[in-house]
Amino acid sequence: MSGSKITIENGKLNVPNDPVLPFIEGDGIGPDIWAASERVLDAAVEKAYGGERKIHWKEVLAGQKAFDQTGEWLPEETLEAIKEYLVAIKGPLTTPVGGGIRSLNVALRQKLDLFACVRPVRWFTGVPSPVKNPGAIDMVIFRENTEDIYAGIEYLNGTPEAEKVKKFLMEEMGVTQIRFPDSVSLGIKPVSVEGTERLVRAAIDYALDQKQPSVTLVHKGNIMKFTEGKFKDWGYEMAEREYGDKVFTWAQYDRIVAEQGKEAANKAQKEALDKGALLIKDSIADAFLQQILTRPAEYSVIATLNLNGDYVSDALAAQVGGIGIAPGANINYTTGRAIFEATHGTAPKYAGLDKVNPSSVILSGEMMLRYMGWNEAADLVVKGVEGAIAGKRVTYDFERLMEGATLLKCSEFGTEIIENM
Ligand SMILES: NC(=O)C1=CN([C@@H]2O[C@H](COP(=O)(O)OP(=O)(O)OC[C@H]3O[C@@H](n4cnc5c(N)ncnc54)[C@H](OP(=O)(O)O)[C@@H]3O)[C@@H](O)[C@H]2O)C=CC1
Ligand SMILES: O=C(O)CCC(=O)C(=O)O
Ligand SMILES: [Mg+2]
Repeated sequence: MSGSKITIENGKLNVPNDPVLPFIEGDGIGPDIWAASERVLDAAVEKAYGGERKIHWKEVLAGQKAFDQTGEWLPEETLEAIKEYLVAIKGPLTTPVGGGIRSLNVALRQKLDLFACVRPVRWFTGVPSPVKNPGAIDMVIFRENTEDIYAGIEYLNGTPEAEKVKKFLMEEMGVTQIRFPDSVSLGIKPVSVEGTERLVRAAIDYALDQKQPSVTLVHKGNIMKFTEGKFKDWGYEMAEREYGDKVFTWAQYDRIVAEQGKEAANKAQKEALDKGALLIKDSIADAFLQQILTRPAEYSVIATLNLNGDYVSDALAAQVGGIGIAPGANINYTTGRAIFEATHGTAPKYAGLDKVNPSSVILSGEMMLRYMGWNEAADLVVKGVEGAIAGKRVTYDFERLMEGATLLKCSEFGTEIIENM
């Protein structure tokens, strides 16, 4: 196969003009969306670089297609290809509820240690939204991607494993709070110092680089003190230790209040922010979910744990027009490995109908192009999406809420984006 490998040296990606990029088509709506996305991304690169640069797509298998062809849901070959070529993009993969295989999406993130799930949320002019002022929403979610209850350490009630864990907890650890011990299933929530620090560090680095005003640590630390509560504490401690005057944290604020009172704390915070410090604050997850509706302008970069990040991603996506336009990336900033993917899933009821909005994967591709340093092509993707929306020629999800819009199929919307580049 022709094309060259993206490599990484001293933390910097070397991207050739003919990079090989593995892609996973995905289950459900994946094939429809991928077909449109590949066309759009190729067109943007062609238009930006006039043939000097070209992506060499390499299909790798996962999900139903992989199982049908190889008998495996996530073949080793797929993982090896992503390790070798560093940067990949994928459609969604189905995960059955309650039983069956564990999430292949989560497995890819864990096996490749893609610790940051980065999901930008912004409004495109003209997109129908359920909120009054969607333009006030401009956030980037950094979701921890390898720990928390997504680690998949859980034991089904009635199994010998669940009995053993329960016995350990009740007899050796003195646990008395299990309400119905005869029928209980159990899950474990690992959250570590290293896992927290590398995620919060990535969020702070991004915020400083992009000159954002704040990073908010979103947690449920009042209830889960040693996991979510420590995520907050470890995040603040790392920020102060590693970033010094470049940040001002609410932990610092609280210490000044305790020692010198509120007025002194307000003054210190104002002075630090006036000098350009990044504010590191925190919010309890339930309150945060109402504040992103009522006061979204107060939040910019969000750092949070895996489950909170999953919920927050879909909630914020809905506020700017839905999950059809919510992109994302799974990144390890040390190894350089990254898989770009939409926030949404496989929407099985729409599979094969050439109907859904391909923007989430297309905009994930836009993030990928920027990650590669191909900003001119990335800008064209954004221009194409903006133009298609401004022309009100859109897929069903926007059309049903937009007055005077023309309904396009998924593939037609891809073409519309290309025509607007
Ligand atoms: N990273 C991944 O691969 C992910 C995989 N999944 C998996 O996907 C499967 C289905 O999950 P489900 O909970 O139904 O969530 P989905 O995100 O797949 O779909 C929920 C709803 O979101 C809307 N939607 C989703 N994608 C689009 C799109 N491209 N354009 C327009 N609207 C869209 C549709 O709304 P409406 O009905 O209003 O038209 C759809 O019914 C599950 O197995 C789940 O585990 C879920 C999330 C991420
Ligand atoms: O892996 C899955 O099936 C769901 C994942 C998910 O919802 C997400 O990453 O946002
Ligand atoms: Mg999700």
